[in-house]
Amino acid sequence: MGDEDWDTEILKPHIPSFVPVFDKDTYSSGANGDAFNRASDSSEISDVPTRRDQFMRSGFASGRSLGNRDASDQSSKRENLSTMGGFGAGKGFGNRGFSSSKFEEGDSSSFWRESNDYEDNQTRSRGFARRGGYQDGNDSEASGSSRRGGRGSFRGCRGGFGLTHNSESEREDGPQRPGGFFSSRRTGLVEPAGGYKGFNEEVVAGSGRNTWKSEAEGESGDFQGPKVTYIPPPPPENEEAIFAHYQTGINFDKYDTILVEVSGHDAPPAILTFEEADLCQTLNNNITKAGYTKLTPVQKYSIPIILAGRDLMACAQTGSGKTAAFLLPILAHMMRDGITASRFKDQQEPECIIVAPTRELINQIFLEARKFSFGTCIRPVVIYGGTQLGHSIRQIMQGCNILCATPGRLMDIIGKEKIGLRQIRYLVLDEADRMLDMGFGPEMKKLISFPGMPSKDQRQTLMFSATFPEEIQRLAGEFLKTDYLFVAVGQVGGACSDVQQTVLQVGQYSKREKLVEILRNIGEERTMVFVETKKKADFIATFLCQEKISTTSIHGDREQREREQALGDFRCGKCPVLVATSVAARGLDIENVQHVINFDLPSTIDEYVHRIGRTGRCGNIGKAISFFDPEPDSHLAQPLVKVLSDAQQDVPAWLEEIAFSTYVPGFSGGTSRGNVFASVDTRKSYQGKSSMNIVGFSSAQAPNPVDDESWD
Ligand SMILES: Nc1ncnc2c1ncn2[C@@H]1O[C@H](COP(=O)(O)OP(=O)(O)OP(=O)(O)O)[C@@H](O)[C@H]1O
Repeated sequence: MGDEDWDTEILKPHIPSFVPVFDKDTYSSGANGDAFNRASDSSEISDVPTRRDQFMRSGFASGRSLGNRDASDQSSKRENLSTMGGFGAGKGFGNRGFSSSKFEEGDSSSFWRESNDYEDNQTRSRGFARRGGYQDGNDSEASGSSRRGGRGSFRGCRGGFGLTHNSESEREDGPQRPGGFFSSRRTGLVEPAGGYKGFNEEVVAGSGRNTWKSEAEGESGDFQGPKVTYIPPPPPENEEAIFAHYQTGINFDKYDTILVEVSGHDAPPAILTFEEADLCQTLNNNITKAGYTKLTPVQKYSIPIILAGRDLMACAQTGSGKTAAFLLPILAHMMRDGITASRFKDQQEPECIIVAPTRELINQIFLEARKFSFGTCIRPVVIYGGTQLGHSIRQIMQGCNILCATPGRLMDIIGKEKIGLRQIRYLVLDEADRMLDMGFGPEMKKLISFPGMPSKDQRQTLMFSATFPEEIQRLAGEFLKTDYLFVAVGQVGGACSDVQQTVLQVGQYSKREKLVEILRNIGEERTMVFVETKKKADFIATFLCQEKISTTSIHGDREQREREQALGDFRCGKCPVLVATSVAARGLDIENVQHVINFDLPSTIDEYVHRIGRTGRCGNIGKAISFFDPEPDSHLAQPLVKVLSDAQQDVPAWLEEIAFSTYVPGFSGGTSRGNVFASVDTRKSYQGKSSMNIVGFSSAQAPNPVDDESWD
């Protein structure tokens, strides 16, 4: 972001949040670097929202020094990396470290405050309701509707699914909203100076922002929030950029040995090659240009199922090609049906809607759709929150066959009658468990019951994810035809076996020291660091910059433009470290992410699986290190042991001990994960295994489903 942009930002009174901007100049050597290199003082850190300009000048250390590291230093660090599994439990690092720095003092208090504040509690409260403070406010509803606690009472007005997902603090596609409302929700807690946007972002939902009017209101000015003016840059037009891809890894062929289970009635046989799919020539050309020569297991099974017109719920490990698994057959159908080029119209009627929970993910799906539809007259369009509504509308009006959208923006556009639903033939929910949970479920229900939307018998509904908790599978039934097929590649909800997982016991106050130690060993390799709150993401990013580690951050409080810039800087390697909240946990496919560090563990094991899945993609090898703090994380010990052992990873003895001591009746160490996550198509549990068609086999085989029994 340039200086002028900053001026604009600073002048905008409606942006109360502290948003660190790790701008080009910040990291380049030269005069700017000096300006940004001044030591920060703790007051600046805690008072950032009102002193943003000062803050910008304070702690964002120049990447210059990183660049200055000598090569031998770097290579020795890389060597050390191989011993990373041997990092101790952090005990040797004692207390808070870095105590000589004023920044540290600010940090400590900030951490303390944060661990007790609203956002932290609500994110942690998802399902386990461990931390005190805010939890009371949720108890009533939490007990009523779901194991996922948190935030309930406030959401009562939303009906339907009741409670809201923990990381609604990271919910997407809402308008950018002003701060200041609802601070009374922070029961008895002192709000940090100036507040910050994300806190209010969620609470506004209770005032109706989750209706499909919300963004429209934001745009029209009826809503008290700022007008969103950001127009994302157009996607690249040249063929080379459209088909740019990274190489599959050495373990790509190992996918063939993964067991696949298909359940449901009359599943079509899997295919073994792209040729067997019998796609049209243009699609085949695009597949070749994309560098795909071999199908992944989820593609082998899903493509024929979708081509056969069946509804599908597919669960396959992260990074194993789920996107193409639904895009290719949908495009093939559209080509077969002779979709005509869409014309400029005030209201478009797309044939396909794809929804995903985050803006960056839906944009990525759009780029994939654009790649595979290259040279056809099928026009994919992407719309998502945080961008100018008028821009979304203009994109749609130019023609739209496949609409890729985040839920809030989608409902806004439908509410404005820019999209008609009558022609919808395909509805795809990517990260479907997230799309159906308490955060997005209500919007999805509104979508399927919106006037004009074809009933489930009239459309094909496809759901994909790496995790599918049982209760979400049950909710999904409302969206799917009763004879939908369920494809499970490997263990449903299991971690990608190409990720080497290490869990270290690290207490809260040792985490930063440990993080720096690890990052210094990693050197320049691309690393995502996950933290639990937006505020902490900023804080850790700032801290790392001060430690001369080129870092950027992504979370729901950052302007969309900043988020995209951050992702861009991370993708191209300019900032090899990306500090993120769970907003970046799902779906993002970034080349060469070699490490994921869970600075804070998420509140659920599913989220853990998605987070570590940002590395080890498409047969490449990745590493994940997680800091386990027994105080807040003990509820994760049991499922973590299960995930580690299922993925043939070393399970530390201390973790087993904690798991044992926090034993939860009902959790089985066997194939069933109890309430942790489903290992099977839940219809089996309810209908009885004997009434399902279940086909278990290795994906290397091309099976004929054994139609021995029916499940209905
Ligand atoms: N058959 C294939 N051959 C080569 N590369 C592939 C193939 N299928 C997918 N890929 C590539 O693998 C990467 C991961 O695919 P994708 O993002 O669809 O994974 P995913 O299963 O949706 O992951 P997540 O669960 O994290 O969302 C992408 O870069 C994609 O282009």
